[in-house]
Amino acid sequence: MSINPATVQPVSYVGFDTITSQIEHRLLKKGFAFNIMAVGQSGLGKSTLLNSLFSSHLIDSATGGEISKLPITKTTEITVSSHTLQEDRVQLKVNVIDTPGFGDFIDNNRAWDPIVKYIKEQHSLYLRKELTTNRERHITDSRVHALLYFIKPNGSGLKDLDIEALKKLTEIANVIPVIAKADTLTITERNEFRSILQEDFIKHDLKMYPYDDNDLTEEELELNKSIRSIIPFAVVGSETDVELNGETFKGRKTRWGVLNIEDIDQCEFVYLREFLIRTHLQDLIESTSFVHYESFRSRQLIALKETASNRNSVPMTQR
Ligand SMILES: Nc1nc2c(ncn2[C@@H]2O[C@H](COP(=O)(O)OP(=O)(O)OP(=O)(O)O)[C@@H](O)[C@H]2O)c(=O)[nH]1
Repeated sequence: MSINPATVQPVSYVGFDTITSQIEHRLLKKGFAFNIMAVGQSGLGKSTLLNSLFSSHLIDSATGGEISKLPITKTTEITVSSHTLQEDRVQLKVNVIDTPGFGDFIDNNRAWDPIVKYIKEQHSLYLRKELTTNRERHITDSRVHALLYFIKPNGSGLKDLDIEALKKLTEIANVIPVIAKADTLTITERNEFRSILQEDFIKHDLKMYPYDDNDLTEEELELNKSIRSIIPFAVVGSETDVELNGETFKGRKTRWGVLNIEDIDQCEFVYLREFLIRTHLQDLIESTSFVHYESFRSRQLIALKETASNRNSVPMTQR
């Protein structure tokens, strides 16, 4: 008599329903790491925003409980600083990668090269570790999971330098564009500028994160759609405490009064943080492999097509 494995029921309790708690235990022990990079012209507030994004949640893992501050310096080289966030039993190590500003040089041609090189190197390093025969049990992941691209709030659209840089960066990373220093624009100006930028992304075929996959549920697709409608996020960064009506918050004094960066009616800072950490953190990490694979695959396809067309252009007699 043949046995159909699909219908076999365990005769007594085996305990595989504990697998989820086993996985949870292992993940909690290992901890989570998230690597975020900021790219854009010098002085657009990259360091300030990265500091503001996590500052209220950072703990210094060595001393436990102290706020860890990142030094604000003019970015001249790629710098990585690590910080630990703790919520409940979960520890998240956030590695913040600050990059040289664009547009500071007389010749900005290929200003993105060191950044592209860095992203590719981290990816190769990870792959090499994963493929090695003496594979470590836990591989340190230094790949860039999210790349925040800062756009100057000029109201007129992407500059040539942005277009060229974004073409390269969207091929190899999960790029999330932001309108920098949004407090310099009115709410109407921000929305108009966002529409111009969204048209530019389509016109230049720039694929921003989040991407829609076949395996996403209706709900996830809806969420991505609503996020895409507010991308690029209009953000304001600040590390300065401002006091207003007895309340203290991270804010900025603007032409229109005092702005609280955490107030969703005043800027989209909170939306960006929620999106990065609360709804898309795991997807960003998983998509990092995918985006590289896609880029590799499209390069392979181009190479194959070129080889095929070269072959076709050789006269039959010479083949
Ligand atoms: N109005 C306004 N000013 C900002 C904002 N964010 C930062 N700044 C100010 O802009 C200046 C430059 O900020 P940084 O964070 O050093 O800019 P950066 O892009 O990291 O600059 P580099 O390190 O040179 O690439 C500082 O004086 C900040 O206080 C913002 O959202 N709005």
